[in-house]
Amino acid sequence: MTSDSATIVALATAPASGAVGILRVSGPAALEVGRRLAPGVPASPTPRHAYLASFVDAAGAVLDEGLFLYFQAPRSFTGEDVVELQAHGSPRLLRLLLARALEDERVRPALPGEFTRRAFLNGRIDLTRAEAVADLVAADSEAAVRAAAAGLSGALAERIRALETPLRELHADLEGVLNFPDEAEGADAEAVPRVAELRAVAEALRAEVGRGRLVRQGARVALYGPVNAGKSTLFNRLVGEARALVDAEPGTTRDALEARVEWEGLGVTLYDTAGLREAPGRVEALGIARTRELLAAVDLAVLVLPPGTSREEAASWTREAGATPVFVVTGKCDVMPGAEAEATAPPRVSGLTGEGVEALRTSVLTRLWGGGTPSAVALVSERHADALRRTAEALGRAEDASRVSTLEVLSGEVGLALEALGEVSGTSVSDALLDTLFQRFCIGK
Ligand SMILES: Nc1nc2c(c(=O)[nH]1)N(C=O)[C@@H](CNc1ccc(C(=O)N[C@@H](CCC(=O)O)C(=O)O)cc1)CN2
Repeated sequence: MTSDSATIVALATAPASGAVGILRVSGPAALEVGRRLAPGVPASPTPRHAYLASFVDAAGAVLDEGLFLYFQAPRSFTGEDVVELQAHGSPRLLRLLLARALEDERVRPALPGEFTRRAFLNGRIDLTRAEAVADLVAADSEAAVRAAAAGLSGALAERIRALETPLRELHADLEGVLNFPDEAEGADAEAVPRVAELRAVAEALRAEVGRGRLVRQGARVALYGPVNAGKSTLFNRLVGEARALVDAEPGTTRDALEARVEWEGLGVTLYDTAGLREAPGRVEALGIARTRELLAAVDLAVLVLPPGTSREEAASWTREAGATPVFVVTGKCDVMPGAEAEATAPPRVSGLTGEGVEALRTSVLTRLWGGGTPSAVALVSERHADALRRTAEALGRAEDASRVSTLEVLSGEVGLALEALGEVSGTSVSDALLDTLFQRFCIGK
């Protein structure tokens, strides 16, 4: 779907009772439609002025008294004429207002994300900022809010531009040399350092993808280990509330319990798993399979061992996590005070007394984030990661070509890199990609 001349309308607020509900209209007919609902507003309202107005039905009966806002094209969110009716937050009232707006044949309901899509298509915001709008609405941790806000203010756009502009210049230079080979003196040699430098910039951006995913989706951390090592007490302590069923009998935790916490602003989903071994019953056997699956999927596995576990046993438990990184702690250190105090032994924690729990939290964060407080990262989505991978790969091939191959090949690869990067900024996107992207927006965004 490309931009059309229809005027679109949708509720900008959630379809639930609230203090205020907003009906938003965008397109050429916005002002006329808005004034039919609020006839008291002057024919040429002052842009961005909040008029207190009566909203009326077709017979002129008053439905509500609210605020009327007019943004004149192109100085609006969408770049089109926009009118907002800010009414009292009654879902039924808002549906009446929506239905009235739709009586005009130039008006149709907005598709999911269509306001933001129009903002993009009208050049008000680039694609990274449009995506940041959806990220902000979906953000469920402080770090995710901050990362989306950074994207919204153009942080990623700026970094992409810093790569895209010199890449475009290089491409233009190479094409110029190809078209006028007489002036090609030394062009190959000159291209080598430029390609290498741009490749390094692309790789550096790519390196942030992992952190971006952590911020956006939150980290997943599982506690595992032998039965009765104090996992559930530790889980409860970490979660800060009595969630897991804690019992003196081994094997109480039959399946993974999960809880969402926020550490230093980073969203973390914690899992408390069933013991992997020594489980006699069938329920436990099922739990074991699920535990293995879970361990393969998480970002970090915390292996909780009882005091006195041998080195060999610890190593064999570590192997259970497969490729997932493991952080080993000695649980229930309250049971055997002073035991295993040697420097090589895993850090001691006790869910019961809280000893070592803060240190564990810090270590886990360091393992996940690699030091420093989780902060706003520019790069967030898998889509960005994939486009940047293709950018870096094309530049890698360009770098090889700049040494051994022809200028045509080199320029072709630089062109491919540029195209892949354009999928992030939005300078080269298909309608199909836009459809996919804006489908994850809600209606009215
Ligand atoms: N009531 C209300 N609140 C809202 C929005 C909205 O549309 N309505 N927003 C919507 O999602 C966000 C605010 N975003 C906005 C972004 C740009 C413009 C705007 O008018 N931009 C023009 C003018 C810029 C200027 O003059 O400084 C432009 O970009 O040209 C408005 C809102 C969040 N809060």
